[in-house]
Amino acid sequence: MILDPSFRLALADAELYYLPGWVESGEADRWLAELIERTPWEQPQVRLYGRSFPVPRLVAWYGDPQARYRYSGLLHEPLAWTPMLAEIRQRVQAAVDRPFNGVLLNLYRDGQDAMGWHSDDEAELGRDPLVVSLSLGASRRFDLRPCGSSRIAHSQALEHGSLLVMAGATQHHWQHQIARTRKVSAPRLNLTFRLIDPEPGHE
Ligand SMILES: O=C(O)CCC(=O)C(=O)O
Ligand SMILES: [Fe+2]
Repeated sequence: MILDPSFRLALADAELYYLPGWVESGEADRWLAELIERTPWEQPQVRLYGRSFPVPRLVAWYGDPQARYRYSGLLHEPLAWTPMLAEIRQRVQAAVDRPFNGVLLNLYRDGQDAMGWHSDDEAELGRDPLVVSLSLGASRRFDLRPCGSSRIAHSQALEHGSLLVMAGATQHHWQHQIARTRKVSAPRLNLTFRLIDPEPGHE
């Protein structure tokens, strides 16, 4: 990883970097406003305990044509890169010197929107996935706990214009969540850049 080790979070068996102010705030404001306005947001249903629930946030998946991605139990066909998302992808790729073929957008409309505990460990992401997450808008708390534990071991506020990089064995040993909170009423947009192998297991 080409990132400066001073950005690394000190967690065992994890390779995580937090870069506050990665994009200048005026530009981050423009990205936030345009992406909220122009994205064809969806709210997929997930099945839990035999019942169907809408996910508590809005989502969109963009990528190269072959980058189909299964999340929340559904296979998603990618939307075509917009000029703005293509530019953001270039900048994110340059920051970590690695390619990505898709980006998942999550819009947390306010503090009642959230994402439950999970690891980014889908087969399509490969063995030690590199996931780069750009946060825009309201700051939200990103919690981490070791797999198999119910205790939060670390929390990081993800601020407007920041980048969080998850690399190496992180997804094998840790889960993360964005918890509901009454303290936040403004929207937050998160973009996670990923490299999808559409046929995992076919080397
Ligand atoms: O919103 C975030 O910061 C986390 C998003 C996330 O964990 C995911 O998309 O897998
Ligand atoms: Fe995740």
